[in-house]
Amino acid sequence: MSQPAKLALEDGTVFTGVAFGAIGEIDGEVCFNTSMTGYQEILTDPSYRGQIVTMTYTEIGNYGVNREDLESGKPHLAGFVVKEFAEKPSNFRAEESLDSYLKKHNIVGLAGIDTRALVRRLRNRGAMKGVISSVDLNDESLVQKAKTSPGLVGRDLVREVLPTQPRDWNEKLSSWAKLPIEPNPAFDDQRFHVIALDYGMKWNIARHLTDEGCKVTILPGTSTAEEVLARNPDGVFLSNGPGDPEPLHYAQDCIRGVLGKVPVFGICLGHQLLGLACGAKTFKLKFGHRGANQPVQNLDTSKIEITSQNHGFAVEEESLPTCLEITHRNLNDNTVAGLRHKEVPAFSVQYHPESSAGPHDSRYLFRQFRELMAAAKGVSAS
Ligand SMILES: NC(=O)CC[C@H](N)C(=O)O
Repeated sequence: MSQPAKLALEDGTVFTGVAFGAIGEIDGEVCFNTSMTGYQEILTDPSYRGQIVTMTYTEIGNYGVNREDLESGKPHLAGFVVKEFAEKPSNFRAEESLDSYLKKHNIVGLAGIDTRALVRRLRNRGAMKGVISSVDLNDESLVQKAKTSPGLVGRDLVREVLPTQPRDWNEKLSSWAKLPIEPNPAFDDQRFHVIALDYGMKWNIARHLTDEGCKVTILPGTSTAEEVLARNPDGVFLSNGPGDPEPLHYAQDCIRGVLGKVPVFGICLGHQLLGLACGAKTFKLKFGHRGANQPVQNLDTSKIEITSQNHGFAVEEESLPTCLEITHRNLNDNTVAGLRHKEVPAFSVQYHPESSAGPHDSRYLFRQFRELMAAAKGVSAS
């Protein structure tokens, strides 16, 4: 028997559908993702902490859930909204249904609403705060809850997802997937020791770094520059992560402390933090970039990359200090999609070269990091 559930937005709009996943109530920032597949990677990407994610693709859950496609130990988003969810998965990799996975992890879902109408509203008015509930079905009360919910801006959500202990990472792309994957001539030499500052890192990033011949040590994103440098790294990686980058002063201080001492590479939140650490500002995009089909231009080569993205904030071009230059642009709205430091070895991208899910066009950036570390160390990269 399907149970009714509702989504209320802070502008007073209410959508009525059916509950799936856990029964309950949750608030968050309502956003949308245009990927046609990859819902497991989206659910378990810690960057979605505090968000209610709507999938624009119409049928979700059809290939079920498996252990390989997880990007962290559990789902982190607040709630999940779909048009139609497949109750019975049909795929040889499926280990359980999406519904049972969400129930197990207490993630509230809503299905059967007009997701096109919701997405149009978010595109026109911008990302909004909202509440999904299958326990309170009173429109007025839900809209009130949406209005008074905390939202994302100014909050430190990284502390809710980061690891508390350092750990070593050894898994490569090739040792992870049972399916044949695109050949990537991996290095086995562990020539470079990378400290990955984890603000809510997706696992596929660590696999890519390992494939590039890096010995990867993951440290909590709250680590200080002294703690990082005491481990004698050849490079420091800044991970993706949830929420507003601006209040994360501890991370910006740490980055300032390692810049110029070792090469630095940042992805998504890591890119925003590198910008902030160098004196740039960040701002909230109207409705964000989330999907596996975002075009980016590499300004060095003029080549277009189709990229995987998930961000609601961006580095403000007008605020860039002279020490930073733009290397990539998002072609949908011309926002900054990549940065390079002009004086010290450091670069970053606003998108996800590890894809997962998504196209592999930007994988070369991991090799670029290896080359930067080789040059700084005075050894060969090949
Ligand atoms: N994927 C990420 O690292 C997201 C970065 C940041 N939380 C944003 O929304 O812009």
